[in-house]
Amino acid sequence: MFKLTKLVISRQSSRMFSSFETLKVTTPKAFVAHVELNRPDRLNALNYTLWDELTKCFKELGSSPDVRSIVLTGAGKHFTAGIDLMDMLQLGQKLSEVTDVSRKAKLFDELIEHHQDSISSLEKCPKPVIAATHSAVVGAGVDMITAADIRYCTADCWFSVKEVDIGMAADVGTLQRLPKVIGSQSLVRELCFTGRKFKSDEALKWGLVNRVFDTKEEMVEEALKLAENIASKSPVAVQATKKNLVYSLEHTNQEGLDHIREINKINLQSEDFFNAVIAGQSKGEMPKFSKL
Ligand SMILES: CCC/C=C/C=C/C(=O)SCCNC(=O)CCNC(=O)[C@H](O)C(C)(C)COP(=O)(O)OP(=O)(O)OC[C@H]1O[C@@H](n2cnc3c(N)ncnc32)[C@H](O)[C@@H]1OP(=O)(O)O
Repeated sequence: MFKLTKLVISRQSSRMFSSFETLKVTTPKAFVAHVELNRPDRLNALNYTLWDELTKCFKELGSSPDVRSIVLTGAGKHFTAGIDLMDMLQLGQKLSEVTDVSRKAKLFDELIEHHQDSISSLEKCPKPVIAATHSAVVGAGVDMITAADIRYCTADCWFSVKEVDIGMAADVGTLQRLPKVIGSQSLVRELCFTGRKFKSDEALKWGLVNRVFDTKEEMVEEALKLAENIASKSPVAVQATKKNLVYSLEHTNQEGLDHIREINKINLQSEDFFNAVIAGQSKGEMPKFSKL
């Protein structure tokens, strides 16, 4: 009873999140945040502000005790048309004012790192991120969803690793993460060398997404249900699970085992472990876990 009262009070008094120009952040369910790419008139193309706000947003949600899982969608006709090509043209103009190659390279280095950090903020966020995409997922959109934990899409969704068609190698995560998501180097290389469009049925077959829905409404509803389910679990357990899964992608099995041992020698002393074991044993209700 005490815990329930505490939960209600803290939900009522929970602070609002920052407001963003290119993202809409809401909390449709307890401990669940919904982040919407919100430049529908530009097909959610990633301009400098959106790259920047994505980092800030996932950092903020990552540290908020009021958020335990996040659903990411796009407003309007498409999930995203990739990098904002108008932004790129403006950048070209700015660069033409700098003549020296090393100074130009420094500007590019900073820009690429800024954009890489933006995409990586989804992976670095300790809370699970569910990307739910519809219609076009182009270029940077593929980079973005491969940094998410779980991917759903609509039947009308299509994807393209489009960078090659604008004369560049993808540089914000697809080349690193897509092979780990879909497993086949041959397939990844085909997609990245050609930029060919592939549809939801192929994405499902290859494991890029694990569920396909007839409508966006149905997909968002199911993504929110999944997020709510995750949010009902111990945040200590869920966040440690994500941390170790991400770590284990780039380490040997032994290193991964060492890593989770270090985490769990602390977390197994947490009240969450004790409360969940007691509830499981007594076949009672799942405990309400306190904020983390
Ligand atoms: C350091 C760099 C790191 C990151 C690199 C990332 C690279 C990439 O993302 S590569 C991919 C870049 N994107 C594209 O090449 C996609 C271009 N767009 C399209 O192919 C189509 O627009 C699309 C298939 C996505 C949608 O087609 P649809 O028929 O539904 O819409 P359109 O009539 O084509 O477009 C409507 C208006 O939106 C503008 N627009 C489309 N894409 C972009 C974009 N990426 N950036 C800026 N603006 C975009 C388009 O020009 C139309 O504008 P308007 O004519 O003013 O209505």
